[in-house]
Amino acid sequence: MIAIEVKGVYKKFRIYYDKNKTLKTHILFWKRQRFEEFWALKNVNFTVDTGKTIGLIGQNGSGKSTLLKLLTKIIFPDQGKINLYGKVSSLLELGAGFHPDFTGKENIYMNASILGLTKRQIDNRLGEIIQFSELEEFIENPVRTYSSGMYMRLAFSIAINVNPDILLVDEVLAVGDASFQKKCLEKIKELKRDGKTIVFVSHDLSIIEKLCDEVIWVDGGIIKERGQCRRVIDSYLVFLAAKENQKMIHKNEMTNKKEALSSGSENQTSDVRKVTDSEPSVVDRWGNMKVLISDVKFLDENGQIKYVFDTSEKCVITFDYEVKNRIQDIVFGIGIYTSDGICCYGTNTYIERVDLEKISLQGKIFFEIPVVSLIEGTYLVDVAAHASDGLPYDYHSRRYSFKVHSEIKDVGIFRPEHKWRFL
Ligand SMILES: Nc1ncnc2c1ncn2[C@@H]1O[C@H](COP(=O)(O)OP(=O)(O)OP(=O)(O)O)[C@@H](O)[C@H]1O
Repeated sequence: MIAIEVKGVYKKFRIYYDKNKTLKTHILFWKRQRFEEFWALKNVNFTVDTGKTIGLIGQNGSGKSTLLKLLTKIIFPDQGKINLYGKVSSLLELGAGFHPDFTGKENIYMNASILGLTKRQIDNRLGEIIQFSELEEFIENPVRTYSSGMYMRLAFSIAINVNPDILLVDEVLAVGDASFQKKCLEKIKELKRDGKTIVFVSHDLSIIEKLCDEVIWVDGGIIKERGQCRRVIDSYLVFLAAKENQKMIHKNEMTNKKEALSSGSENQTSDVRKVTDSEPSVVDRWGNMKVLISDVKFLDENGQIKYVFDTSEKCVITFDYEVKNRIQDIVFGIGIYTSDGICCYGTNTYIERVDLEKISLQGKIFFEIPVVSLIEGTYLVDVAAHASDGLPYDYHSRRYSFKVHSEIKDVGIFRPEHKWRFL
């Protein structure tokens, strides 16, 4: 049996310009109010079977809340139809209908009657609603005296205790303290076990996976994918990683471009960044430029540029070098740091006794890490050329970054290869 039917739904919003017009211009040119129409949802079609829990995922602004508001009938589609079969309760805009001067108890009666309960039904459930909200002591106080968490708890308690057939939940678990969140989640699971139909919006993909039978991924107002949780969440994560990768490619390209420009000007202005014993280092790049480093990139196992890696993937840091003045004493080094500056790893060709005697005056260096083995996070990288006594030729300090994603949310800095064994 179908509980929710969404057929060819389109929703547009108007984005107004000139909102800060003066009263005079507003009166004179009121007809010329400028706005742009924007389709928040475009031809959305899906059904949800009775008793199923569906998760809605997608990036900020993709249209999830709009879809949920349409289902709740807070707003209406510009085209298309939405049919809901059963009593609906929604956990979005929690407490929107509360009157600040009414007590918690009065608001329970008011809110629950809006949600379709008779006075007698509310009488019967009052104790349960108050108990669930944990607001026994405060229930006779006006809700304007409540903290936002208390307000939310009362609203959640009412919405969840009206015995809906269809429950619409929008990121509500993000508010409230951890123990209340857990309790809400348990209650939602209980409703699920009771055969209620639930649509659940959240950015917390692990909750979505635990709670939902299926996932709908919304992107740019359309349904990008629907299906089994793991599969859709995986495609969504791959999509996010690719997007992030693009952003990082752009960012790193900009750094490299700046680099090329400044190295160029360096030559013309004869060692403006030259570091002498008495001169302090310059921001994030310093050295006497007798060896130049440029075009620092991160590559995947296929040699493709990549800046977002899975912790189990191969990562290659590569850069070009150019030796000026035929210097012999050259050391190349790499340092990897967490975003808050903790050194995860640092090495160089001198301490590793890498023979550089036969390297050409110009070339490319590849620093290959077969398995990233770092925990999830953003990492900053130092790349340097210096003499064996440490005299810097070209030191690039934390100029480059890459990200690591990991399914496992372990803590620390790096993940040593390991196994759990039980006897
Ligand atoms: N009342 C409105 N007027 C104008 N634009 C709106 C309105 N409501 C939503 N939008 C726009 O519609 C798009 C979809 O918004 P929506 O709130 O549905 O996204 P979302 O997927 O729920 O995002 P988030 O994860 O950030 O909550 C956004 O670009 C948003 O700015």
